[in-house]
Amino acid sequence: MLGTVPEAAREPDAREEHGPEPPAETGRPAILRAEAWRDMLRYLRPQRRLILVGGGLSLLGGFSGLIQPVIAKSVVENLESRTPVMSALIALTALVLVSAVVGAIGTFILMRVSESVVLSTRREVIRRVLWLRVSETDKIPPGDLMSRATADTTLMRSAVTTAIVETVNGSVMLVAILVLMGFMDWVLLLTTLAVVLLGGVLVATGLPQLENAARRAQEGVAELSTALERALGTFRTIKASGAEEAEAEIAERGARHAWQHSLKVARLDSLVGAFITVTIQVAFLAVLGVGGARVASDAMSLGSLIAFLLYLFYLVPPLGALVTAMIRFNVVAAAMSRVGELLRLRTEPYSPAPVRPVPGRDAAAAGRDAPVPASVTFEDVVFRYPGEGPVVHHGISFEVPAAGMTAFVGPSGAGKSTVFSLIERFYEPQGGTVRLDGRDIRDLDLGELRGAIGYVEQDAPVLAGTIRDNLCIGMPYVEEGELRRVVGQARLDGLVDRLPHGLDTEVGHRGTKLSGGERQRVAVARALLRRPRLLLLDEVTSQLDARNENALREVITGITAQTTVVVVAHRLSTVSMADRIVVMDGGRIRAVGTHEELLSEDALYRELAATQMLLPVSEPAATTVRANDILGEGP
Ligand SMILES: Nc1ncnc2c1ncn2[C@@H]1O[C@H](COP(=O)(O)OP(=O)(O)OP(=O)(O)O)[C@@H](O)[C@H]1O
Repeated sequence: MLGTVPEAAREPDAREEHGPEPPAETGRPAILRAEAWRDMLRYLRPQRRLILVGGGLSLLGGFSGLIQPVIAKSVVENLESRTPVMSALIALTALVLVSAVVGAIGTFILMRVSESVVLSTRREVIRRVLWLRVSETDKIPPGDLMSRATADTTLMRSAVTTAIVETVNGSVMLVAILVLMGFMDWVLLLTTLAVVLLGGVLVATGLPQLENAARRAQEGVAELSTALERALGTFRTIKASGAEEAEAEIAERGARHAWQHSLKVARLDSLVGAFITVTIQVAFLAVLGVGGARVASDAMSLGSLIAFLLYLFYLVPPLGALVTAMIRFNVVAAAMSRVGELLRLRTEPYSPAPVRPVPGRDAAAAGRDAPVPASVTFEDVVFRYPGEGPVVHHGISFEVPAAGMTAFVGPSGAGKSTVFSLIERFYEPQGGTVRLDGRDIRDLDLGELRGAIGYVEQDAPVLAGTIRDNLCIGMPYVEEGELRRVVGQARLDGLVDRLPHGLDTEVGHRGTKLSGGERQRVAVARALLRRPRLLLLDEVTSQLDARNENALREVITGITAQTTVVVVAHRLSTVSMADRIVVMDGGRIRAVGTHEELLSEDALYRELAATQMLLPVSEPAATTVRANDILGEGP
């Protein structure tokens, strides 16, 4: 039986209530925005120890490099005073080696941390995506979701190495070098600072544009993957319609947008690189002029000027690193905001749990528990899909008693399939109550609710993988005998015997290697394997031939003692055998009764039965009223 959800678990948390937020358009570079740092630190916090170790080592490598000009200075001075320089040269060589090795270890640790950040973000994204509410999947197309989960998280890789560590290391090194330069000669330091600060201000003005371009480039990638996902999802239709060129155009548009904006990033990136070089060259000339004059006036030694100039060129890596870090930070911030939008999409109101046997489902499937049929009640249910669409259910009420078979019929768009979506809680009604066994389904644990239900969608989706994979989705423990039983029940045994690898035969992307009818039977077998208490079948016989439809009808009739079966169907042969038929029209319940009662009492049902909507297979409309004939032997 179904358990009750604790109150806390029913309420979606505040974060879930918010849809995607628009990107921050403050005009300030991300590196100056508190929320960008907060986001960044949230991803980095779990790795803080390794970041400290790796960052510390690369800083150490950098510092040991800083001593090199001091030793170089003493080498020059020793040469001037004709003192031996061998020991200073050995010290210099050792220092170069140590700083290279320590720096390399630090870099490796940081890269490892970067990969871990990407992995943990992807895991979070995967968990979020698979637990999304069905309604949320309408907001971001699947291709875009995939692009955020892959391309954007890949960009976040540079969050650690370039964006954080290089900002910190670059700043520390910069300060250290400036201090050392100050010790050498403060006049030259002021000259250098004046030039470098001017350059820094100019670079900072271009950063917001860069972030914007980076975000647009990622959106272009998302556009491309959405277009490809759309084309590959309907591949045969695209081919049959000769629409390859048109679809290629749409996908290329995304690729071109990504290219355009990536070029903008590259342009800004290379401008900044050239700008740093020019800044240092200008600083070099200024220092050479001012320094030369100071050496000539004996205000400083030639060795100090050479060492100062060396330090000036030592400024290039930390300055470059700082600017690259600022650029990366902005690119990463753009990626993080896209991933953040995905992570803010609302998930279903129960905590994501790892794959686990569902009580009452896997146990039942293993044959230990016979299912107890469930009843369903709709009380004044009002529903409209999110967005601008019309009301789909106008306060509908009906009862599906436990056991037996109930069929829903009605014109296309009447709201029949939506009844199933509400029972499964894919969507929440805006008014009224849906009950299972008399209990409001909002009070039930979602996992257990769905565990009690077997659901076959209208287009009977089959996933890439083997037939066995398809049957056992979400059921880690299935006995072979149980599997064989449902394969026989769904009339799949003939197919499985014919296939080269039986149940382990690959069915291709979305089951393209199977016929439409075979896909329907796989979907039915999958639902039966769960030994559901309630079986929802949406148009499962539409693609079956008369023989297989007849067999499936027998199976359905056979299980109605232990499972409540609810079908949506247009074929008379499927619905007329139902214990009760609910006629829907325009989002309202029009009539409820048996086939015979409805034939005599409801005009719409009579009309449906007489037209192609409820045609018995291979029989003319005029004979459709002879339901018992059809039920008995099949067409
Ligand atoms: N995800 C959705 N978002 C917005 N509107 C939807 C969505 N799914 C269905 N609708 C609309 O809701 C209405 C009822 O759809 P539903 O699928 O329940 O009808 P149906 O009676 O099962 O039709 P059919 O017999 O053709 O399958 C239709 O007008 C449809 O356009």
